[in-house]
Amino acid sequence: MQPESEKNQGAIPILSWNGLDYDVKAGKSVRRILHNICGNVYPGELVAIMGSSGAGKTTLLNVLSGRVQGGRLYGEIKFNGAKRNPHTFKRMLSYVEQDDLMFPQLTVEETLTNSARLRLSDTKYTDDQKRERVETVMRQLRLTHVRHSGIGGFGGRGISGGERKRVSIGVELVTDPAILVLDEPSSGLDSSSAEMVVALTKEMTRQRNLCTLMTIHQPSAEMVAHFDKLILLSQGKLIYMGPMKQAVPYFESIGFPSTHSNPANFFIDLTTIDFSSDEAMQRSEQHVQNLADSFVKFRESGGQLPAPAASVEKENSSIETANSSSAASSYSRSDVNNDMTQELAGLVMHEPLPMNSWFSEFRVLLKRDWTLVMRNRYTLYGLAAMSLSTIIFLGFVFFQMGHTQESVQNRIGALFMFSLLCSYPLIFPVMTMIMVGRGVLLRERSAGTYRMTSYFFAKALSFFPLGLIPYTITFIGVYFISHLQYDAGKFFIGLANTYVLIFTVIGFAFGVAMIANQMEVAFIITPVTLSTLVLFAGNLSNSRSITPVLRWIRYVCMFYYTYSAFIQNELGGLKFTCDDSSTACYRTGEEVIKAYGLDAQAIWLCIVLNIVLGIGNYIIAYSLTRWRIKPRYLWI
Ligand SMILES: Nc1ncnc2c1ncn2[C@@H]1O[C@H](COP(=O)(O)OP(=O)(O)OP(=O)(O)O)[C@@H](O)[C@H]1O
Repeated sequence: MQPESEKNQGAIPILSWNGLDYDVKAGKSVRRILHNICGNVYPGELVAIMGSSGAGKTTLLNVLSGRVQGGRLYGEIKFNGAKRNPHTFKRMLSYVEQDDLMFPQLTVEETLTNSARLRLSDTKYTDDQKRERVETVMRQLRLTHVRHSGIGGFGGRGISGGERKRVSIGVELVTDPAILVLDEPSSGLDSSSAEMVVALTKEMTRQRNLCTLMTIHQPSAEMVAHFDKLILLSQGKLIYMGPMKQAVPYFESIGFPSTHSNPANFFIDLTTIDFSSDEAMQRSEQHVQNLADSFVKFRESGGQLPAPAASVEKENSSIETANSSSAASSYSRSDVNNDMTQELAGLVMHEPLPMNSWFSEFRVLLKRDWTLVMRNRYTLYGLAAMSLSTIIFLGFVFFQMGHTQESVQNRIGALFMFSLLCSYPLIFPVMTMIMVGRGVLLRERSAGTYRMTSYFFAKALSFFPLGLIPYTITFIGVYFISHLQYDAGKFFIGLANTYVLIFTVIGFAFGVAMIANQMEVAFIITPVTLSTLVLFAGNLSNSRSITPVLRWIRYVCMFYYTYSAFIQNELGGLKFTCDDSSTACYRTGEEVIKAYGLDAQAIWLCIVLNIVLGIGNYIIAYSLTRWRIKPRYLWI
């Protein structure tokens, strides 16, 4: 059997690593998760990272992908024989996470098209070429029959788990990665879907001369047959790294003949720690240490195995006994392909694609976000119902207000309620939509898919119609049914005031969505903060009589500015009748405005200050987004 070192002679590994140690804090002490791990992988190879639960597979995968967070990392990792550049490397590597992070409302085709539009350079690919790439990926991943189906999830029915996993892979493969990384792609899938995912990944690896690394828990013999290389870990130690077909002969050569028909079961049994008692644990830890030491010796001796032909034969026969003649044939097929791949290895040097322009990213993101908003049917129905019920209840409770003393109270109540109704029903759906999409945002940011500013502007802008359309209808309805002052100037000032509040409210929702870790927390913070602000709006408390220590809050209170502008706009210039029985009587609107302490700023100033407050909300929200969604990965 040809040792690995000879087989790859002359080729540059696409990724190589040496002396990797990774430590994390465990209470007051430090725990080593990876111990002196070395290895390399070549283009065209499908590599399995195996080991029992807690062996360190995901940690190694994350370390190699430049996606490990926290702790301390030592050693050296090279990409194409040179030190990695974090900015280009993350765009050369595609990472398929264990959870399929995609928007459930989009279809398969839309999901892949968005990925292609965002990640393929406009300077190298025309729109038609991007569409062609999506078609090819859908064909290769057997997804054409579900192209118009929704991804689903979050309680909504969509495509199957296996199809969803293939879409996740497709999202990465519409680009030109040099390395494809998959974390447990078979988890949650039945055996035939899992095998299909591995087989298709192998096909893509070969066709594109990619290097694919995947963690896999306990693959079937059929799946094992697809892998070119095995990295076997136990307790963070390297037990074996080399061609899959040499693994069983290697263990045989060090005194551990396989007793299983499926090599994967053999590898796991051999390296699993027995936690049944302290003694058993110590024994198995020692066993793992011996295996790790044996592999170090094996590598140091040049990685030669005694009887290659016999070993291969034996291995093929062990796979055949796993009731899988097809597996055996793919094993030998993989040998042939592997030889071809080794010839190609080192010849292909993938280059990172240049990023698209800000406007190109913004356009794609805005279209995607707008589609997401429009597909949130229940939010749209909810806002339509809110609009209708506000028109009916507000309009008819304060029906055709005249100029009596009662109409003073009614005007104050109607405008106060309208201000509140412009915020609460809008904030919650906006906040939820942002928070639900945070997983996708993190995935796309980790891959350097777009700039944060293009994401932020597109996302915020996509919510404006959600507020502007229903509240314009509501304002018009209430205006005419309640008979606010019929004056074109006052009508448009009222509408503008409504729009400014919506603008500020969306910024507020964005900020809370980024402050809160969990949806539950956001749903506590929001009503508490809003209700506190409402106290300073100038209706429930008189602006002039608030404790001086807290009085400043009204200057950062969006309701105060909105309400003050509404009241001044509506009551300014109005005259009221006083009947003889009235003890207190407002004769003009100006008297009411003064009595409520809402004359401190002119209408135009209230609107301007509310815009400034809104801009402040967006600046805070943007900074929080940058800070919260900034992947903090360790880098060597
Ligand atoms: N940041 C961390 N802090 C503390 N412990 C960690 C950290 N990262 C990993 N570990 C520990 O390191 C060990 C390896 O974890 P890892 O997730 O890599 O295992 P795995 O082989 O992928 O396991 P599984 O198959 O169960 O997902 C586990 O015991 C895990 O608890």
